[in-house]
Amino acid sequence: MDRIRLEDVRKTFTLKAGQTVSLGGVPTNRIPVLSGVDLTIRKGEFVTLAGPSGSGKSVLLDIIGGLTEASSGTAYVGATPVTRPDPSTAYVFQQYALFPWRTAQQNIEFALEVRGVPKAERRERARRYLALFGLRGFEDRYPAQLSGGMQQRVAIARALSTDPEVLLMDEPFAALDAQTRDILQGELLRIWDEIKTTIVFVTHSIDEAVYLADRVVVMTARPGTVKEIIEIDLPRPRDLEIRNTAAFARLRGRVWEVLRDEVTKAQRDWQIAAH
Ligand SMILES: Nc1ncnc2c1ncn2[C@@H]1O[C@H](COP(=O)(O)OP(=O)(O)OP(=O)(O)O)[C@@H](O)[C@H]1O
Repeated sequence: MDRIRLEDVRKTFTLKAGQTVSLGGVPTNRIPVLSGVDLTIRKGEFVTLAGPSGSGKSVLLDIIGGLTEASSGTAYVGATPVTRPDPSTAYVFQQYALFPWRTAQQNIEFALEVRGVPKAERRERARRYLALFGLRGFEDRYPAQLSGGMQQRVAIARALSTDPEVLLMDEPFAALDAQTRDILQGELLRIWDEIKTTIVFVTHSIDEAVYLADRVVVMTARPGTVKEIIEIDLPRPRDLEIRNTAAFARLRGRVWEVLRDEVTKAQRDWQIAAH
């Protein structure tokens, strides 16, 4: 069954009057960011989006999440065209986006409260999801009293505690050190294996894209569209050792081969824009 369907999704931003950027050496106030994205994501699938900087990956997530409106084309979650944020879609951003004045437990409970979950269930669910991410005993800590990795665990636990049909993750591990990032990737896979929610995950890391995904969607340079979709046929459950296998190296090489030209194009785009 399909969970997300994008049909010819396009997005052009128009800058405020008087503001211009240089595109291809020509000044303009219109920035085409997405040009005709077609993509279908199955229920329970883990898809990673890779693409050069500025290829519209975050904008595409925002369109799926109802935070940004497409200029044309349609994004569907289930059978419904997305027109606004929906409580059944959860987001995790690079920055942990926790309320600093609430404890870990209260951060999760608040997300459940706005969804109308009764108080006793809120408490139980928040504890359960914190425990799932190894945070038993940290329920009463405030974000400032937690490490970056722990804060991001709370943010993911919060998102998953709402039992979302779709989880959108925008470079959620990019701000973490390499070891914490490895650990969190493993934890996310372990939990996703249990709950099998549909995940769309944006990353700049090819290793991360391959390690996590059922399919890696490679975007072209701006204006972004789907350049190629690479099936990741590595067995699950996966552990970090899989990155040392020949099969992993082959897939990593394949993604880079598709991505390389687009990264070069994107760099040229900036160089022109800078002049
Ligand atoms: N509100 C906006 N107004 C104008 N331009 C915007 C707006 N939001 C995004 N853009 C432009 O859209 C383009 C795509 O941005 P987006 O953040 O989706 O790229 P990305 O692929 O996620 O890049 P990165 O990998 O660097 O995060 C960029 O050129 C950005 O400057």
